[in-house]
Amino acid sequence: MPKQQYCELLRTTNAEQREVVLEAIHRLHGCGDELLQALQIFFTGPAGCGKTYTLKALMETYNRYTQNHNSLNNAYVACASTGKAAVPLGGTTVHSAFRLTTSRVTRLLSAENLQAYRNMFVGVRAVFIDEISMLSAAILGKINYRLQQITGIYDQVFGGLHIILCGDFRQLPPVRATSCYTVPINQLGGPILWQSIDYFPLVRVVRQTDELFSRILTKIGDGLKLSVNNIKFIESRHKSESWCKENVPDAVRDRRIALAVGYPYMITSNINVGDGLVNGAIGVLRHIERQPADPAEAGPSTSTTSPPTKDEIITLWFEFPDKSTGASAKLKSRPHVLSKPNTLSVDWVPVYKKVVNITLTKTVKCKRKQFPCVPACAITIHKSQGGTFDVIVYKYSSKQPQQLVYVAMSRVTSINGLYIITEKDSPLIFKHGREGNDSQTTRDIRTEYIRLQGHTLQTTTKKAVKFCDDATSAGQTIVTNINCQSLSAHATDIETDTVIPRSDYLVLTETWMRDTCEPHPIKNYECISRKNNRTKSDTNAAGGVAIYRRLSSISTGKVIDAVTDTARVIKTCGDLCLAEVTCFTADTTFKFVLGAVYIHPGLSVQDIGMLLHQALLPYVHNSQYVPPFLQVDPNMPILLCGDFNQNVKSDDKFLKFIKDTFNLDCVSDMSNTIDIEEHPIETLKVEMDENEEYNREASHGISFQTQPLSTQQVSSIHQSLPPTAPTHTEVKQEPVDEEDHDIQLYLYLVGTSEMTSLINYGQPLLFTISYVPTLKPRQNQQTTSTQIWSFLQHLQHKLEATRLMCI
Ligand SMILES: Nc1ncnc2c1ncn2[C@@H]1O[C@H](COP(=O)(O)OP(=O)(O)OP(=O)(O)O)[C@@H](O)[C@H]1O
Repeated sequence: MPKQQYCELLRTTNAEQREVVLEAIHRLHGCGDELLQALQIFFTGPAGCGKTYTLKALMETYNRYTQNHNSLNNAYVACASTGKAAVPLGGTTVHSAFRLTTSRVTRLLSAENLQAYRNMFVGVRAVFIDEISMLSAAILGKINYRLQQITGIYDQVFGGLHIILCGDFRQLPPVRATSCYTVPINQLGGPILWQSIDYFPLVRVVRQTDELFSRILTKIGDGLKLSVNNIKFIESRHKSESWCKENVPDAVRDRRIALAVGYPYMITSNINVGDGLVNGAIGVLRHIERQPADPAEAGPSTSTTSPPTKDEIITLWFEFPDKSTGASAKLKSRPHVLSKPNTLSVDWVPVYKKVVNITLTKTVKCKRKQFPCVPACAITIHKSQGGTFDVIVYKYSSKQPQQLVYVAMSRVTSINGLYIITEKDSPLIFKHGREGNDSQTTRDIRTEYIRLQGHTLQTTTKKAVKFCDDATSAGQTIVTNINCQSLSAHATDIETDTVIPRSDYLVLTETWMRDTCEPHPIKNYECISRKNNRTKSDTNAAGGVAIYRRLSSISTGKVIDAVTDTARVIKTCGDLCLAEVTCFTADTTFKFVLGAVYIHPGLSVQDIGMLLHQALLPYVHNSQYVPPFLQVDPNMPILLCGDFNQNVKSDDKFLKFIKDTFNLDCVSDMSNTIDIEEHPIETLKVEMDENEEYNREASHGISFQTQPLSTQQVSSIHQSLPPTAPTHTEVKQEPVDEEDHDIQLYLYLVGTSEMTSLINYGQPLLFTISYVPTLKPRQNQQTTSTQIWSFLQHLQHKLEATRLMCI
């Protein structure tokens, strides 16, 4: 899938669908403990909430985040309990994927097969199984065993692979077997395998936009009684069979097994699962190909008027709505099709007779040769599971199991497309809704869902949301640092993210936003500072930094003009902008300098030093170099965020320099980050010409461009520059005893493991939320500014950490 299509797909997902995709990204590319944990989830939700839709997004995510997506091999194995359910995923049945037989005993794979599997599984990180409700506990156990055998990891369930099980237990159960959440009969180990899996529910139904209808359907699925009005609503869809034949003829089954061109037929066996020719696939019959009967076969003629022998039907040609169905069969038959240009079409798929051996008794065996298809003006409810239809004529019977009723009715996209018929047109009495269903199976399903709720997957998104909400209610200021690689391309991603809009400040790098244009709007934010040293003559605007403030933030932020302007002197290094942020606590204010930095790749520490030095000059303790027109505050806390393009993992020269010169501590946890080189991933870069309109010079409106420095100011700065980077000036502070003050400083740092966002496709690093400290007063005691400062000094003395840098 091209990257732009992938981005569009993710953008169409709703918040909860996206949450699970982001969680997979965290597990693959975050850092910290999650990285080591395989994502093993039961991913569920009511019919039509987009489970299969999200699976497809997840599958592509595994490809993109584990290997170069152009590779021929997928990073996942996709399968489903039935061939029909496997088709939308482009997968196969679990039986064929893992060579499972119906035997109770799971046989070991032969050495040859095992080796073949191991070769196939090179690069496979995840296994997807759809329509899990139709999978038995025994089969799940066999899959577990197979995966352990293939990976050779026996002490972890599913061989330690990521496993995404998807389905809804309110839908159809496995045929003549126990559901996978129940204890398998005759098996040791009990439900441990199933219960080790985390639960991730989707709750929003997408298939039906009518909320009332989808609520009623979920109640039916849960076996709950419906209200009188709800029952009336469903029963109002009753129609007579003759009415349906006349008004929706395509949805009424014609039981005659006749072949008629132009009518739909359903394939009744898995001819080729990989090719989409599966039990349940429906296509329109386009041509019946006959072979003239061989007169020799008719035997000697007994009379001159003997009837002619019948032509034999050799091939049925179908057209499937999905052009990929039967793609390889079409390819194979192409020479034959081209030889009959006026009769056959390359869009049609040939279906041949299939021979089935049937053993009737020990001594009687027979062979049946027939086309594996039946008229498909209607399909069984079992075959409809997983499908979405605009119109449904459903024959209701009060004796049908509740899961069957639920699956049948939940296929349709709107109540207006649902027509319910009854045996002999008897009045519709919707028994399932009137009485509910309190069978043992329904009770077991309800109990299982309650148990599962206690095992809900704690996603990084949930943790980050809680973290932000707690921080906000405690009056803390949240700063999020994002490497956005074109703000115009990703502003919507920022706006629609669950976590990012909770930040007070967005520190953006690689905005690709020229200074000559108006700042790109971000909903609910204002741009308070920005810089891009690229000039009009530069071919692209790569780089660029900006600081945005949430309009509802209780803090204030203003650009530090003079410093931002001094940074312009070193144009070739990168970009830097600063803002002075003032946070208001209950009874005092707290100021700090917030900086956004982007350094071009391949620069030396000296080059970067020049840029930073000029920008941060007023805040350096060694004030002898500070020109008189700049106000000096060597104690001002600084939070510098950005993309420094320095490999700090392999060389600490840069960190040492930044610490010695500016007393800045690096707070990002680099220990678990992944080198992009090791995991080649194409970053989501939107070509600059796509932003042409945005990048063109703005002719009117607000300009945040700062006033250029006067020549005098520039020369003053030049004169003030030290010949070499100044050495670290020791800060002499009196140690302050923490006990004396009892003030807690809340400093939260959330690294890449805590968040990833859409804007971060393929760019797992450099994504940090940093939380600026605020002070919590001791109970019944007012916090004074003296205390705050003495505490900060104490902290600086102790941790030397009031100046922070996030990279
Ligand atoms: N985020 C989305 N944006 C647009 N369409 C969506 C979205 N999510 C789901 N859909 C559409 O809603 C319909 C139902 O989706 P899907 O088949 O994935 O649901 P499901 O939960 O797997 O259903 P079932 O339980 O019946 O198998 C499909 O037509 C799908 O394309």
